[in-house]
Amino acid sequence: MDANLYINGEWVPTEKRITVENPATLEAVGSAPYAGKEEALLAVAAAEAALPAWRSKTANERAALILKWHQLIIENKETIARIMTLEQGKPLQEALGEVMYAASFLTWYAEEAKRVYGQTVPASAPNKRILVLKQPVGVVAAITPWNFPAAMITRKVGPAIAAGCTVVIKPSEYTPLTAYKLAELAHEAGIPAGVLNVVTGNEKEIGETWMADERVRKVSFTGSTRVGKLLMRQAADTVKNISLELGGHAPYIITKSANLDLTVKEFIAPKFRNAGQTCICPNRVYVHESIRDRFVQQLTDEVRKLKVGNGLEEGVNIGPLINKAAVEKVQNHLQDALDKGAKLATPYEPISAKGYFVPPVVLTDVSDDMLCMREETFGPVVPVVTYRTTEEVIERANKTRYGLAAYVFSQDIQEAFVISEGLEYGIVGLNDGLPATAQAPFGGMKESGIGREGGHWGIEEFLEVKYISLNLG
Ligand SMILES: NC(=O)c1ccc[n+]([C@@H]2O[C@H](COP(=O)([O-])OP(=O)(O)OC[C@H]3O[C@@H](n4cnc5c(N)ncnc54)[C@H](O)[C@@H]3O)[C@@H](O)[C@H]2O)c1
Ligand SMILES: O=C[C@H](O)CS(=O)(=O)O
Repeated sequence: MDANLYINGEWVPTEKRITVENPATLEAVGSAPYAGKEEALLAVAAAEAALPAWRSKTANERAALILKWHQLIIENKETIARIMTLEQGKPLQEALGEVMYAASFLTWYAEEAKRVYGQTVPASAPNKRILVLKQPVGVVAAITPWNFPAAMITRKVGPAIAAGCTVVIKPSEYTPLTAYKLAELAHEAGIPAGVLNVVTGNEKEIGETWMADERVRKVSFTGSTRVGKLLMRQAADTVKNISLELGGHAPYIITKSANLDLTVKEFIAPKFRNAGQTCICPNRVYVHESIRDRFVQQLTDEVRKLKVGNGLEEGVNIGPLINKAAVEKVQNHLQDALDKGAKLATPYEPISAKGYFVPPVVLTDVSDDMLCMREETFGPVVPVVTYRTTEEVIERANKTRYGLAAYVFSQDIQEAFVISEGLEYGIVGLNDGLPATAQAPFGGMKESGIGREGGHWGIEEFLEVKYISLNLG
């Protein structure tokens, strides 16, 4: 598949191209445009020109077009999933799951568009009225990562266009083809020219162009904490409204009252989906010392069953990592842990295939000073440590600059609540390994981000509050 830029409802070719590589085979699967400042400005101009007509449509009119886009995504789900597996690596069934998850943000926000309510507030003077309106923030820049190439786009674009904003999107250069396929379907759905524009290429140049542009009133970013901080600094010069969904380092806390079968079952999906490259992946496990041996036994039994390979093959649970740097980072975390005394509870059997594969690994005898206990690994490595008291585990889980997701497994309601309340995280999965869903608030505390996506919170991020003070004379 070869894509072109999508600007103002047209497909715009560029001379320079990006070769898109399959991380499972290292073969080219297609190409995408490599654009820079000039095209980034054209996209903003298109979004600005489309804004007055789009925000003037009724919520019902916008909703109808978003629902049409949703319908076309569902009709094309197998095609999109295949493109995703080819360029990103995740197993095909998982890719299909992501397409459905991505689509769910469109139905949710098509409905939510109709519930952008203002308020009236009782005034202090008899001749005055206080009216509060919600209005679209304007042109939005959406910058998204490679790990969820479809859902991270619709989770932003769904609420943005439902609110009446227009968008310029820069997906990751590792996974541009999924993004351009979504744009093609938005076009087919009749979303007007300029409402949604997609540009790929020189990430730094495109980013700087949009961040410096006064016409862009909002930036919604999902990606690393490093780039999030950079964008936040750049946003300051034009005082842009900013939402950041950044890195995580999720603790998975297993108390002595936990149902171990449920705990292990719920652990496998979030830890190993996308080969461990999910922002809310459990990154470190704290198990109560009294049940540690039983937990490790049950966990390793399950991990041994996981099959690593090309995501297009039947029965594969874990695909490749996205690139060589990702493999090196995971191996570095692993080596650091082994050098500091960690032990392999499952054998480390390197995969002979050509792609960026890393086998799943469980580590015991882990200590809090190891890299994997301090930073996001973004790979299929499971470090397991023990704890004794509730206060201790809360303190250790919170001792990080991150605060995206945390998990608590407990059947003791009091203990479960004390831990959940004490955790400095935006999302707590309480006996639940998969908390993300379109209607719930998703986002982090501390250096994991600012703002929330999902639910009614997600659309608020694209709305301005306007207060009208009416004097009746
Ligand atoms: N909190 C969340 O909801 C969430 C969701 C998914 C991923 N993530 C995080 O994303 C990270 C992995 O994604 P990644 O490697 O693609 O992150 P990244 O920060 O490298 O890239 C994210 C996006 O930013 C762009 N980018 C990079 N440098 C830029 C610059 N100087 N100016 C403008 N744009 C720039 C990239 O091209 C990409 O489109 C992980 O840390 C993960 O935890 C967070
Ligand atoms: O990588 C992070 C995501 O936000 C994925 S999900 O929303 O948890 O599925």
